[in-house]
Amino acid sequence: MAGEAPELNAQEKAGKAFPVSWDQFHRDCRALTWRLNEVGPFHAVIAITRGGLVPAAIVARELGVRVIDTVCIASYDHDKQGELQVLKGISEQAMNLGGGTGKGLLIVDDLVDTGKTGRLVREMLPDAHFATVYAKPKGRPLVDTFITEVSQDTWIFFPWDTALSYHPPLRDGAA
Ligand SMILES: O=P(O)(O)OC[C@H]1O[C@H](OP(=O)(O)OP(=O)(O)O)[C@H](O)[C@@H]1O
Ligand code: HPA
Ligand SMILES: [Mg+2]
Repeated sequence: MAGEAPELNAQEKAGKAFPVSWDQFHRDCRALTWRLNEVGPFHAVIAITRGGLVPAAIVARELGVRVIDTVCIASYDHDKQGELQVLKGISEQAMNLGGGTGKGLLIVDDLVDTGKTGRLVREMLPDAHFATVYAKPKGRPLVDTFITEVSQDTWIFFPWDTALSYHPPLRDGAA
């Protein structure tokens, strides 16, 4: 409507961005694996797609796990969260490997933010170990192992969502 201020997205409201490069992400996934190696062994890795696919591949490679399943959940349209939608559940084969409760299974996601996605998967696999690369305070209590905590008002930009681009010099008004 004319005269109304445009709605700000999460990053604009907070002004805090945490861009992560491929190198940094790979290093953080390896650091996560060092910690998980103390907890395993795991029968299988369950990736929460799509964001969990990349860390799941790296972690599974480092841990020598070759059984990988997905639980496909969508909730964010860019930075706005809507209803959680389970597009695909955990396979019967992976469920059986975890004795029906997830024991010995490793759930991997790129991050927890509000914790809604993680909570839903934990309900499906209450005895599984849940690992994320990054965690925000609201979601942190749901995660068993993570590497880096960022504040709730920070937006993490993953390398698969970003591209190198020109950045104007500070004196020309760049933030
Ligand atoms: O803790 P929450 O507030 O639930 O947010 C965390 C979830 O949000 C993102 O997934 P998204 O729903 O954007 O789907 P994507 O992985 O396909 O990008 C991210 O990959 C986590 O799975
Ligand atoms: O900070 C974030 N970055 C990218 N995707 C997300 N999904 C929830 N929070 C985030
Ligand atoms: Mg996700």
